[in-house]
Amino acid sequence: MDKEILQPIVYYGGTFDPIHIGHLNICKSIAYYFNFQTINILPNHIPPHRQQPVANVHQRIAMIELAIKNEPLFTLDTRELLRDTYSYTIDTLIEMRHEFGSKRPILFIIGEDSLYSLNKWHQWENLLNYCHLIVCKRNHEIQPIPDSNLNLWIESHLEPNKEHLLELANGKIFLAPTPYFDVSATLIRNLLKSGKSCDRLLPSPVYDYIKSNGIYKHRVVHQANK
Ligand SMILES: Nc1ncnc2c1ncn2[C@@H]1O[C@H](COP(=O)(O)OP(=O)(O)OP(=O)(O)O)[C@@H](O)[C@H]1O
Ligand SMILES: O=C(O)c1ccc[n+]([C@@H]2O[C@H](COP(=O)([O-])O)[C@@H](O)[C@H]2O)c1
Repeated sequence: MDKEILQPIVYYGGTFDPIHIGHLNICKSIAYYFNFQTINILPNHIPPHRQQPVANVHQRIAMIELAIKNEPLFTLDTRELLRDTYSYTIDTLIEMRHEFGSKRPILFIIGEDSLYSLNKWHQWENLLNYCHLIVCKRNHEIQPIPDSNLNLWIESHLEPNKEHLLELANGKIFLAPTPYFDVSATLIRNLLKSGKSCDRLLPSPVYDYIKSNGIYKHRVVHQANK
């Protein structure tokens, strides 16, 4: 008898300070590659691992809403905003497992830079008990960190076949053949701070919102601590 394949649920977590074209393009290329109809954007509330965002949480959400307004691929999931503690992904995944049961594949999209610093995440070795990680290419310079423990762990969980991946509910890492989108929120914040244009890096309603609310203009912008 054929195995029952359940529709995967796909999440894309981030700080989104602000959401940018790179975020949207990564999701679109993953959706195209896997033929996904929906990707849930999952903004964190209190990032556990980096400088706190410059935009407040309401502004970050408003920018996501503007970015995805006319994009049927995307849905916004605000569940992390309901917790007033650090937004540990493991807590969110445990909650999702309760909601979706143990059999449905849960896919969590991250960039390569996140993968290579995964060992700094809370309970990182347990993450794959709840989801698969779909890893997108980041910029060309990002190299695996020579942390043998993390590298061994990554290698031992790699699944190169997307069909096999979707037969399992969790437990694997898939390196997605996405193009490079050389943009970051740090770059955007720094350009805005120095009064330079970000026309091609942001969806235009997001850019208009940033300008009309004066976000990223006055504060010193720090490089994310990753
Ligand atoms: N251009 C990009 N290409 C591939 N992955 C990306 C890109 N931008 C962000 N990501 C990934 O998306 C997730 C959410 O990213 P985040 O909201 O922190 O954006 P960012 O551009 O990395 O921001 P910052 O510069 O503030 O760190 C992370 O896993 C990150 O690796
Ligand atoms: O759980 C953690 O300890 C943890 C540490 C670093 C990052 N994350 C999550 O990873 C996603 C990408 O994070 P970031 O900082 O690149 O925006 C986002 O959903 C974060 O909440 C989670």
